[in-house]
Amino acid sequence: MTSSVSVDEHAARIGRMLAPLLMARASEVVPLTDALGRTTADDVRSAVDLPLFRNSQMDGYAVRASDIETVPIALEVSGDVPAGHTVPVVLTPGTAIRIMTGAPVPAGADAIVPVEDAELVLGRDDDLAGSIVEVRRSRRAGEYVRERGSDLHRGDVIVPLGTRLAPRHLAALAAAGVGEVRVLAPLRVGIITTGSELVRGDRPAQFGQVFDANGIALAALSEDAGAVVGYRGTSDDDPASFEGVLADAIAASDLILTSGGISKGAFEVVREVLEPRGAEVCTVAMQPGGPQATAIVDGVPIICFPGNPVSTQVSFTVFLRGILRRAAALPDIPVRQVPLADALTSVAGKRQFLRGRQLPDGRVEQASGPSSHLVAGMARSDVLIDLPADAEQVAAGADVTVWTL
Ligand SMILES: Nc1nc2c(c(=O)[nH]1)N[C@H]1C(S)=C(S)[C@@H](COP(=O)(O)OP(=O)(O)OC[C@H]3O[C@@H](n4cnc5c(N)ncnc54)[C@H](O)[C@@H]3O)O[C@H]1N2
Ligand code: MOO
Repeated sequence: MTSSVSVDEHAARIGRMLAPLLMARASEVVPLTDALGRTTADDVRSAVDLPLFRNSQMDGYAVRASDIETVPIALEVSGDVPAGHTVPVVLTPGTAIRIMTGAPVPAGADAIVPVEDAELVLGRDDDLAGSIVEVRRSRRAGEYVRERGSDLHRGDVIVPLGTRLAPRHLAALAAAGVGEVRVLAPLRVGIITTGSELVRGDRPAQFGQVFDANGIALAALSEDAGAVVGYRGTSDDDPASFEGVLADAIAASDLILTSGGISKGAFEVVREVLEPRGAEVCTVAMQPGGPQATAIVDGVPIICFPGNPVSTQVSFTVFLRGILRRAAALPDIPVRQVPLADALTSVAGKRQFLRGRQLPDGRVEQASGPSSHLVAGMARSDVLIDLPADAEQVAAGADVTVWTL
């Protein structure tokens, strides 16, 4: 018996079904070079202070601020600290030490005079022995000195648990000497398209056949939402064919999506195979996307979308995109209220997800007809216009809810 449910009820059912999967995620350790876009499975703490040592912010001269309170003043250059100098240096009071950006500040020095405020009045840049620098501007203690630990202390969290690693996170981890991180295993989505009319492989379509649009759509939608495609296959309308493809998908997936074969016709293979295994088949009060089902087989959740290509894409967007994005720590794509450019009519009784296009002035217009086979029309759209079930007429200028595609 097929039940009728609202969009929110079906969304909640899918949320409940996937909750255990999202709670018990496996993790793995990967080198930083493979960590871009992965989600941290732990707080990553620092084993060091950052900066690692007190260092200069400028190319110039390390001095004691108290020695340059009156300027100009001539100071003997008593040493040189290039970046990468690994031997600690001590400043003799009343002298200056030439220093480069990032080099360790000598003990006893507390300020850096940038080269722009200093001139070698005796000696040469390439041979500092016996040279004298004239300092022309005073600096306070601490100026241009980058203190050890001023960015991060040992033990601090560099990147918290649940962070999707972006280039800036990798930079901070690398700076702290972290070479590998524990990340969540990505969700592996198995995708099964069904239908004897689907062209298999790279062949021309005979009369009555169609090219498979949903396989690539569901794969791309899943990857876009931060998951990986663990399996992709196609079954014809023979239950034995679907059983075989399903077994392969179960072995390679954390979650399976199917398209087609769930409405009321004679050859509804998904329904035929999954209903005896406890699938919940329902009609969601929405258009497109009415026929839907969920099942769990051998512990693997299966979400069944209707086969019409627009229905498949709309169903994924409405029911699964947010869940997968959250699982991958990607930001939510919130729905927005946008004014309608032209008046619309809608079918009362079902929530409508019309294909829309945003105009440069911020309004939205319908981009294609409402039928769920208009796959190219969907490609011309960039939003779904979400009209409530009771709407029959929506006036131009009225605010409507839109989902960004
Ligand atoms: N008597 C009824 N007929 C239909 C109903 C109904 O309530 N009563 N619902 C209609 C609605 S709404 C939809 S949506 C479809 C859903 O049916 P299925 O999920 O069983 O999908 P199929 O019948 O397998 O295919 C529908 C349509 O989509 C094309 N298709 C399927 N897979 C792909 C693919 N991978 N790539 C491209 N196109 C695909 C298929 O050829 C059909 O044209 O049922 C309505 N009928
Ligand atoms: O639900 Mo069907 O997706 O309206 O065409």
